[in-house]
Amino acid sequence: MSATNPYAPNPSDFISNVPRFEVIDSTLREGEQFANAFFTLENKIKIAKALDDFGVDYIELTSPVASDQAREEVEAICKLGLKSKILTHIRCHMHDARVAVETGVDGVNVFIGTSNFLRQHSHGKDMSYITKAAIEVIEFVKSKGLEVRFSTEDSFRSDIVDLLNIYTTVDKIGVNRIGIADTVGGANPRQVYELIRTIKSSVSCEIETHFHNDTGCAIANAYTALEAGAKYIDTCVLGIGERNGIVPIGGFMARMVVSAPEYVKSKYKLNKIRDLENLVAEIVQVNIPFNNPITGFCAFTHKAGIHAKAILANPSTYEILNPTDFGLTRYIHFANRLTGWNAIKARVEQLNLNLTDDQIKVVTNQIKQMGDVRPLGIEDVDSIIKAFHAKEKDNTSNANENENEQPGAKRQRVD
Ligand SMILES: CC(=O)SCCNC(=O)CCNC(=O)[C@H](O)C(C)(C)COP(=O)(O)OP(=O)(O)OC[C@H]1O[C@@H](n2cnc3c(N)ncnc32)[C@H](O)[C@@H]1OP(=O)(O)O
Ligand SMILES: O=C(O)CCC(=O)C(=O)O
Ligand SMILES: [Zn+2]
Repeated sequence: MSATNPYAPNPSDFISNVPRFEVIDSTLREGEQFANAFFTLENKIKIAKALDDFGVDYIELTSPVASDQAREEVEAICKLGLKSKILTHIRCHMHDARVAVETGVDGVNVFIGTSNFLRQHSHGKDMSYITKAAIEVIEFVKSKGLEVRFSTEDSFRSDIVDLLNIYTTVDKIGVNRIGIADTVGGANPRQVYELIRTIKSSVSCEIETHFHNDTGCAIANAYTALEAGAKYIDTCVLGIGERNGIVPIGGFMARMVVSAPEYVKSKYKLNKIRDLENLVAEIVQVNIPFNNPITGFCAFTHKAGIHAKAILANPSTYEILNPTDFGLTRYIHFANRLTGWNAIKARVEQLNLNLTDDQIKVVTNQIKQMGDVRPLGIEDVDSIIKAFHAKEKDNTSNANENENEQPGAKRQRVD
């Protein structure tokens, strides 16, 4: 944590887990709930290996009770011997727990809805039933020597007293983590901070969080959750999941590397993000969004002349992320009417041509005039520059010849 980094957590903020968070990637669970997802075992294995190589701490898999194939897939991924710990996600239900513990997973993520909506319209159980079922399932999973997490689905629409009662109960019986889920994606960072601070002060176990992105707050909520003392963040590659999904791992890494650069760069292979996203994008048949953090096609493209000048002098002037950290390169988009002479000068140098600054200013104006008329390509700019250069060269050699000619002799100039 650098004292000069304005985005680093405040060193006196002891509760913050920003410089020590862990990732529970759920591409192979929540991500399978994405509308386009159909994962074959072969593709699940490819994704699991890529996540492991990237360095995620945990990989969460679809419930083995979802189907026979789902169970076989959990068993097969457990046998890969990955460094990431393998979890499966089950209902708060003894049948699901019995199946889960036989699959070879390192841990089980148990969930049950606690909001009125879910209690009425999903499972129909009251808090005393939920408490009893939670204790039974947690004690059973623990008795098998596995990690267990207990989560309340739809936490932000649940009663705070119910939440504190159930979390303190499961904490006392030794749950490894509790989960707080913004199932409908309605929470905002301030609500997240307040709820997590309150719960954190009542339990001794770690806190995992799960943020949906319906209102565009998923990454911000995840970051705020860490500030409030949560430690584990659920992510998916490209943020895929039910509806418009959850925290995207790429965008989340962009957020975290700005605040905790040493930790993030030493723990996660950031240069693998593009391959990881491309792999999942191809499997679920989507394009990488143009404005995706890090990997969007223009994420490191600088266009306006004022920006281009400063970027050429020092990229940090207009970049908070360094593309080389992700194995990527920056690009200066000089073929447009917003360009300036500094950007064009850089292009002239790339083309190995010799023009004075005054000449570059003239040719820049020609490029801008053409940019007023139509969109430009690099070839357009290059041919304007080359024609200008040739003309200037011609003018110079004519001038030289004229100097050598006898006074009074006349020549016809051909442009
Ligand atoms: C917010 C989330 O993303 S939660 C994770 C969602 N994941 C999944 O749904 C995994 C895939 N799901 C499935 O394959 C199936 O839904 C199954 C196998 C889990 C259950 O299938 P079915 O028995 O046919 O039930 P169905 O899906 O229609 O309804 C869900 C059942 O689970 C019960 N249930 C829902 N949540 C929970 C919970 N957290 N704990 C215990 N029971 C629950 C409901 O009461 C309902 O049971 P009922 O209709 O028999 O009363
Ligand atoms: O298990 C959890 O914590 C989250 C479950 C889920 O996908 C959700 O609530 O959106
Ligand atoms: Zn979810």
